[in-house]
Amino acid sequence: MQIYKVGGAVRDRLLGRPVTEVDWVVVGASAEEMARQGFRPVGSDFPVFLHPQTGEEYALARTERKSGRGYGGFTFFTSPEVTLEQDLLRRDLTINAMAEDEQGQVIDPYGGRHDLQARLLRHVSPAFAEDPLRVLRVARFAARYAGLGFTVAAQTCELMRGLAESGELQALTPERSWKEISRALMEPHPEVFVRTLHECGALGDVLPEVEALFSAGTGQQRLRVLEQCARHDQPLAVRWACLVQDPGAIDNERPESPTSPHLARIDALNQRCKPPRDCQELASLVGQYRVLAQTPESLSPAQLLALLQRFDVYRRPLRLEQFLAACEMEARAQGFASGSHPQGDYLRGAASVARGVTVQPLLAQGYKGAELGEALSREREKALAGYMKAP
Ligand SMILES: Nc1ccn([C@@H]2O[C@H](COP(=O)(O)OP(=O)(O)OP(=O)(O)O)[C@@H](O)[C@H]2O)c(=O)n1
Ligand SMILES: [Mg+2]
Repeated sequence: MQIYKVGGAVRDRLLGRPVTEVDWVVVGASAEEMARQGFRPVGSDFPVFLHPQTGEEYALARTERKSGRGYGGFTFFTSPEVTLEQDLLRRDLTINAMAEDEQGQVIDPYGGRHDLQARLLRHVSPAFAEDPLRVLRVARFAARYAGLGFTVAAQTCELMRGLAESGELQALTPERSWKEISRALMEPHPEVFVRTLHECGALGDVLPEVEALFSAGTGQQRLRVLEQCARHDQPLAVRWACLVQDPGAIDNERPESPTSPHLARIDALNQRCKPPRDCQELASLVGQYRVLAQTPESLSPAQLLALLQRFDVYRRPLRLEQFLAACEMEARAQGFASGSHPQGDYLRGAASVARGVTVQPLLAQGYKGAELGEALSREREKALAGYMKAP
């Protein structure tokens, strides 16, 4: 059997980027032989094994044939006769379809090195269409390497458009899509992920509520917000919360109304993509309170307290910080370049005043149960009233 390094490790070494994870392909071996050598199979019908010591993935050289719609519709054909070239041919991009042998010799039958030089994300063959997730992968690689000057080849974009038009993308599960979306949002150019999907006609399948913004004329604004998020190293929850907003749709009269179409959109995106809870919550909070948080001085002490309670600033201080970060990214994308965010500082100050009110003196006065809660709220409100009056 021969073993080659493949995929990202070869690509990133040639790009001079750090290699974090190595994938291997094994030619000329059977599953039985792998087991005899101590490799552990990852699943019964998936020709991938884990190395007994390193835990790295070793896949038998294979060709894939699609047997149906969606991710379940795969059959793998592996045999000791499948060649390295056949295996590389069914991979997604030419820059991912290179192998390296034990001597460090690069095997590059489909022009991967040329495309690395030309900064092109180009599909290897029509077999690209066998896995619709690759549409998202290409956009993610575009987001990762945009800073190096990479773009999607025109024919690849057409192939992605065709896949979208065929309806294949709708068969992707939320779990697989979210994995790509979340990784793409954390790349150096998350806006390129969204723009690439939009330009290739696939955004309507992946994030239809975001695609709709492009028809409404506010799509570019979303791209600018994502750009700011990356520039300021924001965490995933902030990036997701910013992606799903639509300031154009906010009902300025009743921004916090839970029935607003703006919040319905955000809910729809949360349900479609099923991100982790903190992402979902932050997206909703930003949708609900961003407008209110622009003028916190106009709130009464009771309203200010209600806002802080809603954020649970006592137990979840990070959530208010992430909310304020999202508001700041939004402001920056609109051209307000202020490094300090006065409303943010005001709310932070209010949160620390509310947190400063402790329960011990009330316990000492004999308050218990519901009465204790009410007394605590009164004290906090009083403290906030003092804070608001302070010069
Ligand atoms: N849907 C997919 C997933 C993976 N691959 C192939 O399998 C390799 C390894 O996949 P993966 O580790 O997911 O991607 P990498 O290219 O290694 O990139 P990353 O740096 O994100 O790990 C890819 O390079 C590509 O050749 C593919 O063709 N189609
Ligand atoms: Mg990899």
